[in-house]
Amino acid sequence: MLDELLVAWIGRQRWFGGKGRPIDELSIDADVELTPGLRHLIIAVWQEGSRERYQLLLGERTDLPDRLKHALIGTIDDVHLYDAVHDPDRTGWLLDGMAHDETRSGLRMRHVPGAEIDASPRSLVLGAEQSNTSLVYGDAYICKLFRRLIPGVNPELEVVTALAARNAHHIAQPYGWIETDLDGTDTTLAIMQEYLSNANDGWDLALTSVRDLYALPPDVSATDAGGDFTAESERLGTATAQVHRELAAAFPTGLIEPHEVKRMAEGFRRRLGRAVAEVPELREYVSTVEDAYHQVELLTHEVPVQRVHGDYHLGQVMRTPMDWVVLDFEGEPGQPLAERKALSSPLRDVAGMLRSFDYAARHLLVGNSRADELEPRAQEWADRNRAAFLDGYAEGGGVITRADAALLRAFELSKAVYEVVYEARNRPSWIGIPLSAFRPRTV
Ligand SMILES: Nc1ncnc2c1ncn2[C@@H]1O[C@H](COP(=O)(O)OP(=O)(O)O)[C@@H](O)[C@H]1O
Ligand SMILES: O=P(O)(O)O[C@H]1O[C@H](CO)[C@@H](O[C@H]2O[C@H](CO)[C@@H](O)[C@H](O)[C@H]2O)[C@H](O)[C@H]1O
Repeated sequence: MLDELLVAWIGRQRWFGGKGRPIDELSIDADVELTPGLRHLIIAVWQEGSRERYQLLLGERTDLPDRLKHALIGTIDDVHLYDAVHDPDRTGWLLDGMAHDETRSGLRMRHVPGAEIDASPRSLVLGAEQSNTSLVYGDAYICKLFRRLIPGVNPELEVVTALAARNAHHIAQPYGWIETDLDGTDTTLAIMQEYLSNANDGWDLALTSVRDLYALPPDVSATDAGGDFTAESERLGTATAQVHRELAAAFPTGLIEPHEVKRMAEGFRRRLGRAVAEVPELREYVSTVEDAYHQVELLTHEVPVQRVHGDYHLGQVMRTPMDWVVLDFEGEPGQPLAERKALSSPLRDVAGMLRSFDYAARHLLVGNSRADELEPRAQEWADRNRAAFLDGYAEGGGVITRADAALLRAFELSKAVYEVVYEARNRPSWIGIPLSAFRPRTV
């Protein structure tokens, strides 16, 4: 009965990855009572022969207040069953559970050693739930519940706890997590971190600066623009280098030999091949991209590798009154866990952020009737901020040698290829932004 209700409900959830395809079967793999009126479910959903698992906090009430009606899943024997992430009367229990290291039938709630959790703040679901659901408790904590479950320790938890143990700056302090065994593997279900209540998203800040620049009369130079962002980009570069240094100290590092660098280029080529098959607009740029990959194959030096962020962009960094903080060390969504945790060159993150400056510069040109006129301004903003970020990265001790230029360019193009596919799938009107990366540029 509950499984039938869930089939009808889950397909409408933003975080459900199998939208548009029929559900062949849904089973409840685990059902644990956390406290009266609150259950934790692990659901397996079968579609076209493949299985995905999701977690759900299931609330039970005989009277459902109006404020929870939108979260109703269905009613069985006069008991209303609903998505309890929306119910602060129930979610407080998660704080309590983590504070006291509670275990319920294999579901383990844990706090970071030394962290004190105040269980009193009430929760709110943060903005649009996308692939995960984040609960903000007061202005103290943010608890991210992973909806689709992948067996293994989440890289974000692994990285932030290791960096916090080293007193690293530029991270949101971890407080606790929830885990269980999935297929015999320790699997992270949720992470709770410090909520940066006074911070702004790097993407929003960058866009404000771009907007200011676009509003200037054409004869005023970008340097004189009120909302110039270069000092922030430089500071972000420095913070990025420091985070890379901490990651290198906290996790294993290595050197990859030239023949392994060639294998990396093969990986770039495979991604390109898959992308071209999916997005025909990429076809005309294939030779430019392949030329760049070929330059990597010619490299004769070893390349240092370490743990990296893996999906680094302006939406993953927040500016607090003090400095930049880096969020979401999870790697590229959708990639296998092993790949997301694999050692890589820190140039990959540098390239990701350089791409993001391009995105910020060009995003306001999408559908803009003045796009042609503003294009040089966009290029100018991107060039200046990219250069400032690289300066800051070097000031922070990040090393990019002349010999790294080919690898940095290849990482940038490979990210742009990934972005073309991402935009084709999610925001087709934005596809011109990453496609512009295949044109010649100055920095
Ligand atoms: N520690 C935090 N403090 C304040 N806001 C946060 C924090 N962590 C995430 N956010 C907000 O939530 C948004 C999404 O967070 P993120 O971890 O990137 O989730 P997702 O993996 O779902 O993209 C961020 O862009 C930011 O606005
Ligand atoms: O933040 P996520 O881990 O969900 O990352 C995915 O979505 C991002 C978009 O939200 C996407 O980033 C791309 O768009 C950003 C602007 O919205 C831009 O700043 C990035 O540079 C660009 O890559 C990211 O690639 C994707 O993995």
